[in-house]
Amino acid sequence: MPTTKRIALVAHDNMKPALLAWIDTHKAHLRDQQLFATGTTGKLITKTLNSPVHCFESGPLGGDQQIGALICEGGLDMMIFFWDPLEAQPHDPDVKALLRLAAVWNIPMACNEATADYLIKSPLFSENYSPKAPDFSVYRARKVGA
Ligand SMILES: O=C(CO)COP(=O)(O)O
Repeated sequence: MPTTKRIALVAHDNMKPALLAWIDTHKAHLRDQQLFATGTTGKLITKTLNSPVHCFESGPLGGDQQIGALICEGGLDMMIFFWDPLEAQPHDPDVKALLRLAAVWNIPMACNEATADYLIKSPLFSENYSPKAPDFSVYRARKVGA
C-alpha cells in the first residue's frame, strides 16, 4: 500500500529554476506527499504545485537548521536539496550541517536532478519502505563510558 512520504525540497537561488522544473515534471507524484521547504523555495513550489507546502524560515535565516531538527526528530523520509556547487552561501555552515544530519540519520537525499530522478522513480518510493534506522547504541555507550 503506498504511503505518504515526508519530503523536504530546498534549492539555492541559482538552482531554483532547476528544482522548479524538476517539481513540475513530477508534480502528479509530489502532490500526494507531505512537503516541507525552506522559505523562498517553498513559496515558489506552492505556486508551481498549487498545493500546500510547509514553509520554514528562509535558508540564511535558519531554514536549513529547522529541517535538520525535523530530521533529528524522525520527521522526514527524504530530502531533495539542489545546493549550489558554484557559489558560496552566507550560511554555508548551516548547509553543511543539514547535509551532515541527513547522512547521520540515513535519509535518502538527492543533491542533483539525476539522483532526484532515481529516488522518485525507485520502486521503493511507492512501497511501504523506510530506510533502516541508524543504530547509535555503540556510539552512545562509548560516550557514556568515556
Ligand atoms: O538557502 C537555502 C538553503 O540553504 C534555501 O533558502 P530559501 O528557500 O529561503 O531560498
